[in-house]
Amino acid sequence: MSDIKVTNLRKNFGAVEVLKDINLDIRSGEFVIFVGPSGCGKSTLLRCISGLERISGGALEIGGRVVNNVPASKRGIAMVFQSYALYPHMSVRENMAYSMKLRRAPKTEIEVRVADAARKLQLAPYLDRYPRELSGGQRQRVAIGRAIVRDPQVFLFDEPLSNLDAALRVATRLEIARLKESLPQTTMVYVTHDQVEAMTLADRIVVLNAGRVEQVGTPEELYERPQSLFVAGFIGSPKMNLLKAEDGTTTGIRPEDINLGSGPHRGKVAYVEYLGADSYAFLDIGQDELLTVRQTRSETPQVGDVVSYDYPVERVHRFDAQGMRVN
Ligand SMILES: Nc1ncnc2c1ncn2[C@@H]1O[C@H](COP(=O)(O)OP(=O)(O)OP(=O)(O)O)[C@@H](O)[C@H]1O
Repeated sequence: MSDIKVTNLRKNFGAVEVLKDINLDIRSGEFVIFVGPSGCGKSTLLRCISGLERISGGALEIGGRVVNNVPASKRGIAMVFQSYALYPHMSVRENMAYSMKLRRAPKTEIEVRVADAARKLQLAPYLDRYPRELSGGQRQRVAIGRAIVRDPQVFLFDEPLSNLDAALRVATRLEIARLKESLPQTTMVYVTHDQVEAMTLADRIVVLNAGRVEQVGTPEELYERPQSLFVAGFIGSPKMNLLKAEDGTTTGIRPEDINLGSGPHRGKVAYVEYLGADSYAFLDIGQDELLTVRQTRSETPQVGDVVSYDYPVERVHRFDAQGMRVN
C-alpha cells in the first residue's frame, strides 16, 4: 500500500504561510498532478511529501504510517527533479546501479533491476555510455531509471520535463505514460506548469491557488465542470472566454464551443492566429477582452470580417459574483 493522506497540512517559511490547511487523499497506484500559478506552493507540497521540507502543522501519512517526523530516506519514495544530476564519471549502468550498490545488494539482483529499468525506459542501447554522450531526454530517462531501480512505493516528479526542448518533451512524456502503465502499483505525484502534461498523464489533477486546494478532479471533470472561475480560467489552452455581466456574474464559454457563421451574436475579427490544423480568431464584441474562437482551417475568417456566432446553451459555464459555479 502506498496511498498518501494529507490532513490539515500547513507550511510556513518564517512568518509566511505558504501552504494553508491542505487536505488530500491520493490512492495507492494513482498518478496525481499538482498544477497552479507560479508561487502557489506546488513544489513546496511535493517537498513536504518527500520529507525534504518539514511540515509546520497537520499530518502526512504514506502507506498508513504517519511520516511527519520520518526522514526522506526512510519514506519509501524516489524523487526526479528537472535537473537530472547524474554522476558524470559513471556510465548509465553505473548511475542506475549506484543506490543498490550503496545498499550492498547482490550483484545479480542489481543487474536484473538495471536491465528491467533500462527496458522500461528504452535505455538498453545506452547502458555503457556516459551522461555527456546522451541527449537531454535520454539523461532524464536515466534519472528516472535510477529512481525505478530503487523500487520506490511512491514516485515524486518535480517538473521533470521542463528543461527539455519541445520534441524531447513529447517523447519523454510518452515514456512517462508508458512507465505509469508498467508500474501500476506505484503511486506517482507530479508537479508541472504544462497543461498538456497534466491533462494527458494525470488520473487526477489538483489545482492549487495561493497555498490552498482549489479543486481536485479527473482532467475531464476539471475541463468540463470547473467549480470556480479560477479553475475555469486556469485549465484549458487557449483560455475559456469569461464574460462578466454588470451584476458581477460571469458566463464562461470554451473557444471550441463557439460556432461562427450564424446566430444571434455579432463580432468583428480583430486578428487571427494560424496554427496549422486549427486557427484562433479573436472577435471584438464590445467587451474588455476579445472573444477567442477556435476554428478548423477551412472555416478561418479574415481580419476585419463582421461575423455572426452562436454557442449551445448546454456548453455554457455560469459563475456567481463570488466566482463559484452555479450550473
Ligand atoms: N525555502 C524557502 N524560504 C522562503 N520562502 C520559500 C521557500 N521556498 C519557497 N518559498 C516561497 O513559497 C511559495 C511557494 O513556492 P513553491 O516553489 O512551492 O511554488 P510553486 O507553485 O512550485 O512555484 P513555481 O511554479 O514558480 O515553481 C513562493 O512564494 C516561494 O517564494
